[in-house]
Amino acid sequence: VIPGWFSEISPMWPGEAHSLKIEKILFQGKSDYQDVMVFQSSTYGKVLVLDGVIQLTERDECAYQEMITHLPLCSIPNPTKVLVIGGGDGGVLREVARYSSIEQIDICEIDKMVVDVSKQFFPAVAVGYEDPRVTLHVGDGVAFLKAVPAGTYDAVIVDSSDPIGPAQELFEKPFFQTVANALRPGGVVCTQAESIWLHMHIIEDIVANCRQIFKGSVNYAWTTVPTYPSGVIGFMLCSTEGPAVDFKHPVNPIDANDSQKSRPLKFYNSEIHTAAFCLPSFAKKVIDAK
Ligand SMILES: NCCCCCc1nc2ccccc2[nH]1
Repeated sequence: VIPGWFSEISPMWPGEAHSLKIEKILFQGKSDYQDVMVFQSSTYGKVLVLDGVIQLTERDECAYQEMITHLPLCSIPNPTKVLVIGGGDGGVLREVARYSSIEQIDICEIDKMVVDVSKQFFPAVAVGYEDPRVTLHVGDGVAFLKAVPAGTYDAVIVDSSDPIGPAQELFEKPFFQTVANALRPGGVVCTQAESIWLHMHIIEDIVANCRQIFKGSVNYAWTTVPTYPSGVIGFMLCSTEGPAVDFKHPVNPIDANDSQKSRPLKFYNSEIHTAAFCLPSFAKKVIDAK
């Protein structure tokens, strides 16, 4: 441990730890589910940490929030009903709210402290909660999805933390089945899907489960987020049987109907959308395996 520095040490990435210089610790608490900390870093703005794992920083959160939201929503013509599982910081809500075609945005976050801390310390992220189309449900995403009528949503976005902790069951097969049931035919899901450098085995299992459950398209995309372990993070993009979805070629350009022209996108664009699905050979071998 280096005084004045935060190091992200975890058994999920043994032998390595990204570190950020701490200017000031702004919040430390313990919710019913996890330790919650916020600190002012020297070079990445404010940082949200759950159980010692970096969840977002002000400097690079745009990459993750924009990609996890626009990869699925630009792949279907007219999203109207969207569900976010996790994502209590509100960043995905901010991005989902850009689509004027959307009428209903539900979010199910298990930890109320994450919501409250985000509103207090990350107002530019939690701004997503201000959209009148948003309804917050505090509770377990699995139970929420089981109670949802079949075929309700055009899109589900699973903005989870990592498999160790409260999000563990969001990486398991039964959860993907409940997501599929809640989606309309040709509906899409996008999940936080770890790092190809660190978690190829987890990704292999997730892809195998998704291939069995989602009979439309199943693709893996990835992007750069400097403050996530190994500097990259991926996404599973799946669609249910029904109207075909080609994730690699967006049909619904975000800029066409962006309701937030005053806050332009910092990261996502249609070229980086297509590029996100290009994988190194060691990952293609596992993910594209027929
Ligand atoms: N080790 C990579 C972690 C990725 C975390 C993504 C993320 N960031 C979040 C912030 C608040 C609530 C849920 C979240 N999920």
